[in-house]
Amino acid sequence: MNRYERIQQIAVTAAQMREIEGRIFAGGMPVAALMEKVAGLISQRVQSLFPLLLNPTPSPSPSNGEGRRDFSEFLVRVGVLVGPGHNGGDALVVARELHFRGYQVKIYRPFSKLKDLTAQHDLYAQSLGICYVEDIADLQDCDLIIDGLFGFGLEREIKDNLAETINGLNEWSKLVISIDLPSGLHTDTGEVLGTAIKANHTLCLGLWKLGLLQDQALEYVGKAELIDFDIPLADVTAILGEMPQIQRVTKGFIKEHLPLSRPAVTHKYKQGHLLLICGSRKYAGGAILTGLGARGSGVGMLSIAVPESLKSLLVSHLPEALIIGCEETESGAIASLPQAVDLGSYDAIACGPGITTEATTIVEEVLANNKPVILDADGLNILAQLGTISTLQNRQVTTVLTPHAGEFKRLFPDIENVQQNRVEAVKKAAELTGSIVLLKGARTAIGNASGKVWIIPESTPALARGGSGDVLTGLIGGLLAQGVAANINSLVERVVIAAWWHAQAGILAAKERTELGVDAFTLTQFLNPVLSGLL
Ligand SMILES: NC(=O)C1=CN([C@@H]2O[C@H](COP(=O)(O)OP(=O)(O)OC[C@H]3O[C@@H](n4cnc5c(N)ncnc54)[C@H](OP(=O)(O)O)[C@@H]3O)[C@@H](O)[C@H]2O)[C@@H](O)CC1
Ligand SMILES: Nc1ncnc2c1ncn2[C@@H]1O[C@H](COP(=O)(O)OP(=O)(O)O)[C@@H](O)[C@H]1O
Ligand SMILES: [K+]
Repeated sequence: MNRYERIQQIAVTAAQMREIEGRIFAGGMPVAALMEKVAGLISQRVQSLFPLLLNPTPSPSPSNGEGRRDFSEFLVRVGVLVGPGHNGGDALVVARELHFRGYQVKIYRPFSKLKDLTAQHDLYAQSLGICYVEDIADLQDCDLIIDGLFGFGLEREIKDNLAETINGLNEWSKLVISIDLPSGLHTDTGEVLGTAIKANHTLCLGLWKLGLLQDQALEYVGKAELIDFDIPLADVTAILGEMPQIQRVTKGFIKEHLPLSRPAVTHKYKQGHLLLICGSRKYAGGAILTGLGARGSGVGMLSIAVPESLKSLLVSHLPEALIIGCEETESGAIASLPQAVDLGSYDAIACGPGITTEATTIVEEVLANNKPVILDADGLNILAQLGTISTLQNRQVTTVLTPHAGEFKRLFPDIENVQQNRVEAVKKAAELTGSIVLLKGARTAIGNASGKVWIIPESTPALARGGSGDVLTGLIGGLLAQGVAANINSLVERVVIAAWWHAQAGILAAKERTELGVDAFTLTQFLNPVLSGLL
């Protein structure tokens, strides 16, 4: 795996970042040299995002003799917010470089006490005659704001005047680039500490900060990218280990696993047999969508157990599947599985979408069986009623739970503040149950029993739409069944792939059909194009 891939798969806490930097400095890299290097890269990126010469026929006047070019006709006015720590130091170096390149720079530094290195850069910026403003309102005519107030050193709430300043600035709706992370966000959880800058772009430095991958941060982060400043991988490994506990899922990771290669000589039952148990008279569509998600996975054989009255509907939508009609309750939920159904004969079973909470005995039966199981939707609500931890503790085979935050709270009432730290919540839930837990959201997180967490770093709000979760359940089921049939030991990667694939299908569909054009059925039609795009 090349450096780019390795680096993109890592996400760190503030404490880990500090330890890694500590090793770099202990190795001999001067702090000031590193700041110069990092800020130089930020400044270059800002210049490429917002080039000075947007005018097609520029006629710059000659250099003003101080090494600073004078393009007064085509100025980009940049306001730079400078904090007391090294984030502020970075910002000052960026301010200086942009000043030399001909940008019209104004600095707002609402602190008198600065860290030494930051103070030195501050002195130099003053000596160059860069404009300092006392009042944030003086930045209102800027085209662009660079936020260097706080980085991973922020630990306390932002209050009083500074909070008011940030709130006011957020209302201007200016273009904002945040250095490392939007000032005000907690580096690990993405929680807003008092208040935070709303950025359009975040240039994250060196390694992805975990907080940028948490749902609650997204409103503030804008478009995020990593500025790689050559942190030696040996230093990263020394702190995080060869197999970091938290992994940001990249295309490279997926490419290692997809497409699932098939042997030349095989047959349908060797390519995974998935049983879906889903649907009710009330929720018939969920069964179809789950089936279509499973179809997208390429699973060898698909059986779908639905209430008898839904049988012909399912056949018409999924002619390739074996539809099993089940005896139903008065209200049209599955009452029992036909005796002929041997749960032990399937490679995996996915149960839940649309079954209603009447189907308790079905869930009990499925969990009592010795096959990998995915529970979703009402399958999860029934599990919560049965007692999540006590029910799952004795299961010897893989169980995958796919809750959204609401279902998660019902399943794990003792895990507090789920949305405040989704990564920690999913880790705890997986450890407590010995299951694979996939917490749905804008940044879906997947945890396993050994404390590892995978985060899907890209998705689209186009997926926030009824039925898209059903598609995911089918897709996970199909990949799991194929994994079991292929005797693969670790199934969590299959769940991770399904979540990535599902998100990418949403992104691709939204690109072609807009964010409003991605209904769950349309989503299923973009599963295969994602796969072919990978090849
Ligand atoms: N080391 C390097 O060379 C490299 C560092 N890099 C850069 O350094 C950044 C980390 O720098 P950092 O550790 O100095 O912390 P930073 O986020 O700037 O702020 C801490 C300061 O804020 C203060 N403070 C905290 N809370 C506050 C509040 N509520 N209200 C007011 N003040 C508050 C706190 O004061 P104190 O708590 O000590 O009183 C402290 O002085 C990192 O994000 C990256 O940009 C990269 O370029 C790579 C190379
Ligand atoms: N804002 C969002 N950004 C990205 N993905 C989202 C967002 N909101 C929801 N999703 C995804 O959409 C799916 C919704 O699933 P779920 O809540 O189970 O819906 P349903 O039960 O209606 O199918 C999940 O995969 C979730 O991760
Ligand atoms: K910042």
